[in-house]
Amino acid sequence: MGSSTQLKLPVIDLSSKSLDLNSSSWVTKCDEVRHTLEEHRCFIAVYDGVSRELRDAIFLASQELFNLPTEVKALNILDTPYSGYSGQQAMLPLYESLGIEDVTTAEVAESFTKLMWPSGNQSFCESVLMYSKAVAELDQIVMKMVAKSYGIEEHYESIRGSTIYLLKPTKYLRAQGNEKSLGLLPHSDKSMMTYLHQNEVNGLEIMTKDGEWIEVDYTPSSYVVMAGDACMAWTNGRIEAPTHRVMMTGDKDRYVLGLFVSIRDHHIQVPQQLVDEDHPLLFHAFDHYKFMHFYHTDEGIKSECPIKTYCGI
Ligand SMILES: O=C(O)CCC(=O)C(=O)O
Ligand SMILES: [Fe+2]
Repeated sequence: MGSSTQLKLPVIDLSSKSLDLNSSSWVTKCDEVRHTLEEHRCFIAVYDGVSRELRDAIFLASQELFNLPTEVKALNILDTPYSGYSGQQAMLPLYESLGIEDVTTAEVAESFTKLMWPSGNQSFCESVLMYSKAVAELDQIVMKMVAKSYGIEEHYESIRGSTIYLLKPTKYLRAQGNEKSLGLLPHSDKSMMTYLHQNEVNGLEIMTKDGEWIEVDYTPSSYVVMAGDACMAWTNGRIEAPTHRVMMTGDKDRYVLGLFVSIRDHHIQVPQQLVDEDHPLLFHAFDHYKFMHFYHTDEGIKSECPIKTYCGI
């Protein structure tokens, strides 16, 4: 199972000029998003909701954040597993991340900023809030398109109000030497959806259904859209979450902004439209946060497919 540079992820243009809800091509585009997710479990979205200035500002903010002393970054403690501060682990020496949960809420962005910079950092706070809101809009576009294609718009509307966005700025130190070095272990995300954006440094690898690793290369105006385990349960197994990892090469540090989507205070249930004779119900309704906590237990960590173990039928 070697890496393959031949394979590429599909690219879908979701920039404003290509999205006209009233045009006849809208339905075709919705189907394209859904079928691409079913087939590839992820894709690269071209999206113009984040300006060049905002992009520069958020990566600058990210660098400032990681330049803070470790003891300051470690103050970021979250109840959600794998979300607070992670760094300097013997197994993953290149990896460091901090999670900001419910980041599209101004008070949250402000209190996180205050925790990191007690004397204030207005530009950090504004960049984080603006960036997260802009990518949350991309999520709502993608989810609406998936829901439209499945004919489950009302069902999506019922969970949309319970959507929580977690922004996870992540840094990978450059690899030492010419060998590929592990940045992040293979895993699937526990989210509903994940949206990744990177500085110019590649490193993400996604496994295809055939077990090949794709080295993902994407431009500054694009985002990796990837399904998480919760999406697999919500869609009754139609859209699966891909295994992915990070391998570092080259002489530059890598900065990534991951926006992870989860559903709070609302049980995720398979829409009845996605259950029929050919597609028997595969998952019980479940609480997304309880599932994320389950993943953190011995049983969850050992499970080959935690979402099936947790709420599979
Ligand atoms: O660094 C990346 O591109 C992916 C990060 C990732 O998979 C994660 O944080 O779950
Ligand atoms: Fe991931």
